[in-house]
Amino acid sequence: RIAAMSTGTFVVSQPLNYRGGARVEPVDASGTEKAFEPATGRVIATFTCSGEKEVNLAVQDAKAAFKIWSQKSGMERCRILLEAARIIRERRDEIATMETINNGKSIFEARWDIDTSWQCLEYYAGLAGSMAGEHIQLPGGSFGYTRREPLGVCVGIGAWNYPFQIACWKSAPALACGNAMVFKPSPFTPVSVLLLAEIYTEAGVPPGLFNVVQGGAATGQFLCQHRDVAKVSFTGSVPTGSKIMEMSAKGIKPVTLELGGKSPLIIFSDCDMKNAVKGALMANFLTQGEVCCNGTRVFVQKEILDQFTEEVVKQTQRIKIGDPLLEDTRMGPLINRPHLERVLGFVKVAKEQGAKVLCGGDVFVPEDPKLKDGYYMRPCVLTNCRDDMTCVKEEIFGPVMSILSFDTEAEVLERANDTTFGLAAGVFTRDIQRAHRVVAELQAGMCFINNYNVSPVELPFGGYKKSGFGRENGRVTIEYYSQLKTVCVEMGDVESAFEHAVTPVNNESQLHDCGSAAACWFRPRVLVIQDKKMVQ
Ligand SMILES: NC(=O)c1ccc[n+]([C@@H]2O[C@H](COP(=O)([O-])OP(=O)(O)OC[C@H]3O[C@@H](n4cnc5c(N)ncnc54)[C@H](O)[C@@H]3O)[C@@H](O)[C@H]2O)c1
Ligand SMILES: O=CCc1c[nH]c2ccc(O)cc12
Repeated sequence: RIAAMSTGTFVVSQPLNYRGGARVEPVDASGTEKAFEPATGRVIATFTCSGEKEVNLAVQDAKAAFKIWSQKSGMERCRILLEAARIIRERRDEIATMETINNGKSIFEARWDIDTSWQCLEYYAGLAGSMAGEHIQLPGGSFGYTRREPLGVCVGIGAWNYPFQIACWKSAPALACGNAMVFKPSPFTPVSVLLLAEIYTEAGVPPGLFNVVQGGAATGQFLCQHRDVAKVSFTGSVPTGSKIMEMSAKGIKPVTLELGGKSPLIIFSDCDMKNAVKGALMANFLTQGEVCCNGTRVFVQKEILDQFTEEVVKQTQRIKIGDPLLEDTRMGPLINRPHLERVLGFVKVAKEQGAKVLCGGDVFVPEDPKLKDGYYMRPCVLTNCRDDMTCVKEEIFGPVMSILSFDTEAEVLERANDTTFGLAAGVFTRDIQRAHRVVAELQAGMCFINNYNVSPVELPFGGYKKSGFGRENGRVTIEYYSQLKTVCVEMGDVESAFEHAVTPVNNESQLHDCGSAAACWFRPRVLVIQDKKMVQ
């Protein structure tokens, strides 16, 4: 248990793969990786990336567990998922600490992530017991019914910004529907998902139902190309999403793609200014700005541009940066050095293209000497931005907000939608009609009115356009982790096309209604049937 841990002390000594209900070292390798503590730059784990044999074993174990799990009733699965949710809730601080150490986000925020994780398990536990098909009456007492069945072994591939939560948002609906899962986290954040695997086992899932393989692209490819994998759910970048879709297409596997974004946040002059400023910070600076649905293009109506900008800058400068395990820290380090440099590079290009840096955008060096090799930067607010600038067009995935001004609703809608992404969007206004009119026009899967970046598990989440398809959370996700079987039940005799002579209708008195379900479905409705039994 690591709840009382401080920054700079944690190392991983146990294996990071999980198969058959236990931590294991992989049987083969596709290279090795190091995982870091972003707060200090220390290596906390060196691990082997799984090769094809290890991936095969994980899928095999998942297949075996699927046989047991898929036979359980929804209520039986519900009880086990509820128990897992209870354990996560009980171990919230420990899991949040682990997340903070490996990802860098503040402990304050990590606790929120763990809350939406156990809530997700609770939510799908609730749905597991009520999953049902339909009953459809057919002529002559025949009928049909549908069964909602699991897909089989599902693969989850995660990004590094919400390691534990992503694993929960994928595995909870998958398991609730009766599937098994093999999960591959990002090689940058391999640690916390092992806690989830252990919790599922402790809660009572069959060994092998939830497995973890570690690795990067090569391991991910073995998973996506595996013939026994029925579905892939991916969270990550657009270029990788495109590769995942290509591999899945070859195997005719359904995919869920939760990809990147460059979302607009529209602030109208009639907004509640205090909430709009808070919303803009929520839309840009959670998890050091490393959030896919961030509203990084902040369009502000001209009349309030100066007042809004001044207040946003003031609040941004107050964000406490530093050791992410300290209670009052609100911004930790970015995920790694190359990513920090990439984000700083975006700020440099923004300046070259004419944007003005109002605050931040530079490296931050905390006073505590143990943090000197961490990957910190000051959150940045840019003005004088134009729609054609790199900082406005590309996903930065760091704490960089671009402020743009606008005059009219029609103009801002056009500019907000002028992007290949379509993950999220937000609007702040007191005019309720305008709020709904604007979100109806926004090309984004997740829209917020007078708030931003809240994620209740009851609401479906996912993108339009290049931000992906499929949804996570909400009732609808059940459809992405199950398939529909239709059963047609004949209550009469089989009416065969081959037993009787059939001739086309030439006389109204010879018309007959269908005598059986099959006759209705597979033959023209109106036939003369020359069999005594059928015409009496
Ligand atoms: N829409 C969402 O819900 C959401 C959530 C979080 C992050 N993201 C996006 O993710 C990106 C940042 O995350 P990232 O850097 O981890 O993304 P990434 O695409 O580099 O990697 C994501 C995952 O895919 C794996 N991977 C890489 N190449 C692969 C391949 N060829 N085959 C199979 N797997 C492969 C990685 O190892 C990792 O586990 C950003 O663009 C961000 O917007 C989106
Ligand atoms: O980073 C993007 C939004 C997000 C936050 N938590 C999760 C979990 C799973 C996802 O697919 C996306 C997200």
